Amino acid sequence: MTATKGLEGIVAAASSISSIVDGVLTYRGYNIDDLAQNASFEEVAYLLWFGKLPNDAELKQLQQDLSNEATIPDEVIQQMKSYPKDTNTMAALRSAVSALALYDGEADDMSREANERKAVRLQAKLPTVIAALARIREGKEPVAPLAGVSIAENFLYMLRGEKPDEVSVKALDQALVLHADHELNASTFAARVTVATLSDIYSGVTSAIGALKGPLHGGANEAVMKMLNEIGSIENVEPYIMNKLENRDKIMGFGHRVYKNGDPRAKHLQKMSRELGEMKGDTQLYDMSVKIDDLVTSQKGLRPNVDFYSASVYTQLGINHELFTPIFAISRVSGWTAHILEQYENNRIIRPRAEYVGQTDQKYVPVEQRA
Ligand SMILES: CC(=O)SCCNC(=O)CCNC(=O)[C@H](O)C(C)(C)COP(=O)(O)OP(=O)(O)OC[C@H]1O[C@@H](n2cnc3c(N)ncnc32)[C@H](O)[C@@H]1OP(=O)(O)O
Ligand SMILES: O=C([O-])CC(=O)C(=O)O
Repeated sequence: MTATKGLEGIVAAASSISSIVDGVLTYRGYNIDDLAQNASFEEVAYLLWFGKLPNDAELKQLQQDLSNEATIPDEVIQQMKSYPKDTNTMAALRSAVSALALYDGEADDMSREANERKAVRLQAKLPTVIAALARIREGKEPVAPLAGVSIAENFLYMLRGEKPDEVSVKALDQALVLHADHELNASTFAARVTVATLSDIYSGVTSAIGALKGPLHGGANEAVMKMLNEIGSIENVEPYIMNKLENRDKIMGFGHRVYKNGDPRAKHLQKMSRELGEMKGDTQLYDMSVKIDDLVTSQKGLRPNVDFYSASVYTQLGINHELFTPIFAISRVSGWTAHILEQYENNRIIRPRAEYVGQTDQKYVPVEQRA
């Protein structure tokens, strides 16, 4: 038995949710470029869960269900108020989502119907939890969700406490579409491993949030913003990046296990970043990002992934960097729960083997005789 480091190239599940073939990403057979241009995030979530785009009545029903489920129990709000104010937002989200399970009477109902309802419930509640965490951190009261508006609009409304402009809503909605699913990425794999023991959907999503938090995965978008802040100006880009490359440091937001010729989502986020900058009359963040992109691509042959331009997009939407990875989770919970439903449908416990590389033939020595 020989281990494959990082499971590179190992096919660990059969799935009909999303595919990456020759650098082309599809959700249920629809090219991501098509969906990013035309679909709302709610349509995409329905597509991931139920395998088809919703008709008008199905979409309206989903929007209604999401609105009905968007409030969170007061007990969870009280708990969130007791978290340390300087805690990592993904750590707080992980705790709050775990707490939501305690107040869901269906948490351990393993029927398909109950799990579909819980997928919608988790999707509806995550934006409310994250907006509440952000406001509590700022010493403000959480804002209750609005009925009858999209997830993107509701999230920005709950965050800012006022109706957001259409441009911001459209940009966030498109970013949510682009992040919704991505085959067997680390957090989705974590979710599938967890529920393959026949544990519940909340346990699966909590595991996934833990995996997404890391800077090699979803946490990279936050790390990109820290890097942009450290660089500070267009003049500093070249010395900063060249120094990092010489020291063989990682440049966050670049490289990908599966895409070697570029992430198909990055171009949409790059365009969004440019357009938001032009609209605000300040393209400094975009210009710095493009310069980093040109340097890393030419010097190292690494291309930007989904996390790179999303950092400047979210900042230009007035969102603080500590919410970037939680926003990724608002979108990806649709994919996680679709994969969880799929795992339950055709389940077998996920239990690979390890190649043992430790010592052998050890003999027990009593503690008083050990050096
Ligand atoms: C939503 C997402 O999760 S997208 C990914 C978000 N993560 C990041 O942006 C973090 C930065 N990127 C990385 O750490 C990696 O590229 C990962 C984690 C995304 C992929 O990791 P792997 O598949 O193991 O990387 P891979 O084997 O292709 O790396 C090949 C070489 O490129 C180097 N490399 C990969 N990414 C980077 C980077 N961002 N900066 C500098 N060097 C890099 C590796 O160190 C390795 O060098 P070596 O052969 O000298 O050891
Ligand atoms: O697929 C991966 O390894 C990481 C990624 O891009 C994602 O989860 O969107």
